[in-house]
Amino acid sequence: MLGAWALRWALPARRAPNGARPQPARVPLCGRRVGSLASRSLAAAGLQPQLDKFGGVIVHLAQLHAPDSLDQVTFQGWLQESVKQWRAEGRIAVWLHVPILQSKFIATAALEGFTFHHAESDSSTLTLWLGEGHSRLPGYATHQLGVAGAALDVGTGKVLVVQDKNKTTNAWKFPGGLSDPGEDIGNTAVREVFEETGIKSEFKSLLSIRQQHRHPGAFGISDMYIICRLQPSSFNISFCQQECLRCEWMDLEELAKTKDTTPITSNVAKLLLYGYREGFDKIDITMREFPAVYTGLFYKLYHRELPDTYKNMTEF
Ligand SMILES: [Mg+2]
Repeated sequence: MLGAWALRWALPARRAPNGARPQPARVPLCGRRVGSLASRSLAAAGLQPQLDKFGGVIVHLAQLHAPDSLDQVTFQGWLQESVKQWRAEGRIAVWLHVPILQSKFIATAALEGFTFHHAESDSSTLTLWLGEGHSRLPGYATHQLGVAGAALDVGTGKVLVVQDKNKTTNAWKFPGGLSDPGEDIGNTAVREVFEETGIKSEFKSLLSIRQQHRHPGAFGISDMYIICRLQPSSFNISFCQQECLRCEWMDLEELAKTKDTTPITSNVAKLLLYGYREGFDKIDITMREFPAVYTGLFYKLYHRELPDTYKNMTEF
């Protein structure tokens, strides 16, 4: 139940100096009448700010039962009063999640000092640093990830290459593209090669990583471009007419020597040729899967091959 001038918030109190479990705080919201009314109406409308483990406050406007009936003046009163209170409590930051249809509140929050942290297709996240000095909040994504597949037919020594329809110079390159969210590197390579050329393949290893800052194709952030070695399992090309101008099985030595290619493709072709001739163990960065600590998830670890005597040297 809401008291006349006090609200029960979902915010737990900070852990006491003696280490006692934090209790949900009863936070008196005294002050100007308009602010208190605003706070009461926002809590009654479903808003339940939470604390994160760093002492930041998380607000999800999606919790509002009827966001259209909330006006910007009421929201501004609530935000001003709440920020004042969170500062007094020593909270370090506020994370404000705004569904796209409630974007009218973004301008209101900006007037109180909030800035964009990131946006997804249907929501944006704003932050306000309340701690001392410069913000220590982590930024959002710094890179996009592109993955290409060098599919080498070891029986013939030919490798699958394309010329990109949308690029100005028609240089040979390995088929590839941007990784989907949550997609493994090897799966991106296999998927992109299939989508662009119709060739089925299996992931074998990583060959190289290129990091490029201020990449024009990455909206000005950095671009990480990984080339994988793939083992093809089909050979009849049926290439994507939207993306590719040409697609061929090209002799690997010819690709390593030609000028009609990009510097990355040329260098990786030489590396692949070296592995083809001398053994792929000389060039492969292979993958192992491990359970992640705490989370119940798994991760992939990519590194050069390690002899079993080294792999198994941990004493249990
Ligand atoms: Mg592509």
